[in-house]
Amino acid sequence: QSQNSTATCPLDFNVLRNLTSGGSKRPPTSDITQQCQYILQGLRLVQSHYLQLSNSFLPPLDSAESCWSTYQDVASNCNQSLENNSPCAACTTSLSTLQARYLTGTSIGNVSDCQAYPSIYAAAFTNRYGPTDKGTAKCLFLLDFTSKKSSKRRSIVLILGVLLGGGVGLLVLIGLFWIFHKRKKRADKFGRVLETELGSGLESISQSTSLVKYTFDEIRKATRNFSRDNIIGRGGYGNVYKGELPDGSLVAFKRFKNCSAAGDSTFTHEVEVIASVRHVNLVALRGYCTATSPFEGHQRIIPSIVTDWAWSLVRDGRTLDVIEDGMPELGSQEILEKYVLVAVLCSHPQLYARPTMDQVVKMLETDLSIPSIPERPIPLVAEMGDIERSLSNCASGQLSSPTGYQHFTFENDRPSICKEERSSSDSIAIE
Ligand SMILES: Nc1ncnc2c1ncn2[C@@H]1O[C@H](COP(=O)(O)OP(=O)(O)OP(=O)(O)O)[C@@H](O)[C@H]1O
Repeated sequence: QSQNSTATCPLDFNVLRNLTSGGSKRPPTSDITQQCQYILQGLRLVQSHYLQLSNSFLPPLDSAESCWSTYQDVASNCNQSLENNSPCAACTTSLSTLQARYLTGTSIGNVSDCQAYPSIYAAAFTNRYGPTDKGTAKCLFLLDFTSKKSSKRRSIVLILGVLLGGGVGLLVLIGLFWIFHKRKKRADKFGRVLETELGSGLESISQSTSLVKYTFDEIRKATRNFSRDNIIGRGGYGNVYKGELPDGSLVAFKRFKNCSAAGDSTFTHEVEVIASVRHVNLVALRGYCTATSPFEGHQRIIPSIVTDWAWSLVRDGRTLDVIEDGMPELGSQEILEKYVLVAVLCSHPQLYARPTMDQVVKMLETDLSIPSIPERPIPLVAEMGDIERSLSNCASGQLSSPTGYQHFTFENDRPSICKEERSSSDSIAIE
């Protein structure tokens, strides 16, 4: 250039400008060696471009022939996108081999030395994308015009991924929290609303009686979570559990099975009637409980004082003491005793062992002897032997239950237990 200072420079430096216009990583200005290398490689790239256009650069004359033939070999390695590491490595390895084999002379120290020729040539002619391709520039001239952008893209992708993942995670968390909150609210509301509804129906009773409104949890605690061991009786509508309240009083909790909120008005009426009747010989209601448990469904429970005074009097041979003083004369002492005994039999803890109304009428209207009163506590789970004994007695029209019923003899009349299918299990829970 010093010789022809007025001549136009044949090299097109715009190719470098174009490559750097996107904002590329540049070497730090303090590192002179790296900067020189950067400039040198940049010149080589421009030179390569010139060679591509003009078909001329100044190869050493004595090496031109061998260079040419060997360049043919590297064509396959360098004629592809060199952006990725693997094809770039294949290409540069071929060039190094070539250099080591043929370009062994000492460097003359300028930018167009033989050392650079393989890269310049490979970029200009061997590589189909040419020296202006970012991948080629990076691989053959170590000029990384892509790094900043791609690393920027990588960071953007990373940030987007983190944001997206975090967003999805947050959404899932919010969704789970929402579902949990809704379920809890529903469960709370469910129990509360039904208690409130029924509570309003019973307000009139509460004013005239001293009925206590128990919570389901209080009763659950008193009956040890409705333990089997606490069952003291079974009726058509459900079990009766004995339980102890915090004040130490013993209470019988009648728990209705299979009830729904729909029947609550009838129930309210029943409670109202029973609660309003007060008599020394009548079991007094302590209160009531209605609630809907999310797991156990709708609940209706009536607590009353545990009582077995009639049974105790009969067992002690004081049957007539059960009858209140001043009751109108109903008949002879024998007849009165019969009434009491039948009444006590009707309050047998087991539903199956209570006489039917037919049997009650026969006992009251004929000379049939009344079965003996059973001992307490009465097992609620009948053993197979007991059932078999009962079934064999059924043949003769006698009822023999594990509870001590004897001589229950009626013509053409078999107690309901006789009609039940015999179970294959060793013990049968009678519901
Ligand atoms: N307050 C109580 N004290 C002692 N035992 C009781 C009490 N309440 C019920 N029992 C016992 O539980 C048994 C069943 O009582 P329940 O009131 O369920 O009988 P039921 O009136 O025949 O039943 P249902 O009304 O469901 O047809 C009674 O026969 C009795 O042995």
